[in-house]
Amino acid sequence: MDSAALDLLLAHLASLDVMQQTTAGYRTTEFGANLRADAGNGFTNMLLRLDSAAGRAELAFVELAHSITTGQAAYPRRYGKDFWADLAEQPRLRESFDQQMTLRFQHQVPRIVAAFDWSRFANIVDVSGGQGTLLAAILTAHPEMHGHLVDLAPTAADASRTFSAHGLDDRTDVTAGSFFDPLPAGADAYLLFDILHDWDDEHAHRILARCVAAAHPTGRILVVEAVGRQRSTSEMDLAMLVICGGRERELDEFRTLGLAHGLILDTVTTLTEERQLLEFRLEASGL
Ligand SMILES: C[S@@+](CC[C@H](N)C(=O)[O-])C[C@H]1O[C@@H](n2cnc3c(N)ncnc32)[C@H](O)[C@@H]1O
Repeated sequence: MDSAALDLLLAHLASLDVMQQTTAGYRTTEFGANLRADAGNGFTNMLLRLDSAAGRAELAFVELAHSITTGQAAYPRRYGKDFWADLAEQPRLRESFDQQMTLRFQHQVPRIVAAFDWSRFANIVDVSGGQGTLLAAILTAHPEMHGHLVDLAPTAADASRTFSAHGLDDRTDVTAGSFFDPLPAGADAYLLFDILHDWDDEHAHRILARCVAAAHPTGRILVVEAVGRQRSTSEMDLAMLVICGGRERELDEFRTLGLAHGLILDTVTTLTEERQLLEFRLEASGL
């Protein structure tokens, strides 16, 4: 460690209110304490490490101009492959991404479960449900429900472990697979939680088409997102574009996406300050 260089850094961090100078040296401010390894919020382990999925993705912002001039993701330009292909090739990245996803809403899960009447659905498919934390909480709150989680293989294996740990093996199925392939058929609801914003319209249509093809005729498609201009932040809007080529869509854009598949937007439920649930029904069902 070069002490003069470290001093420059600490002085700069003090100017940003991350550190505070004391007679003995420097200490973290209340704000800066969020960045400490022992803060328990995953910042240091997952978001600030440049070798984590989030840290690596942040570096794609170096190619921001590419995204702004083309409307395409910057990630492939920086790394030669898209975000998901990169995660598939590097298990450590995949692992850090899945953990980040679980950590990001762990404190909000009880509110998400309480804010919507999930018990209306005897069978629900969580399409790309990550490590299964949310589905496990929904099923625990509603013992009459059955859940089926689909996600890519390593993540699906984690979800199986989550369900076993919650004693939910009897009421869950897990499929390792892609939402670009046929989904488990006949369920009452298909949940897409923070999925469509990862994708451009062409891919979002392909995902919705798979949900509609699989759903029971009276089934519902439940899209949870940070709806653009209502719940999303400008930072997340840009991140979705730069990292995945996706975006936070506005309500009318979701309505239009759905209509192309005969989906009618029925209700919008606020789950948290950041997320809304858009419930679509199939036009053909008439219900
Ligand atoms: C933003 S995360 C959201 C995960 C979860 N729904 C949640 O809210 O925590 C996106 C998810 O999409 C999954 N995913 C990406 N490409 C996929 C594909 N082709 N088929 C199925 N899942 C995919 C990822 O593995 C990841 O779990």
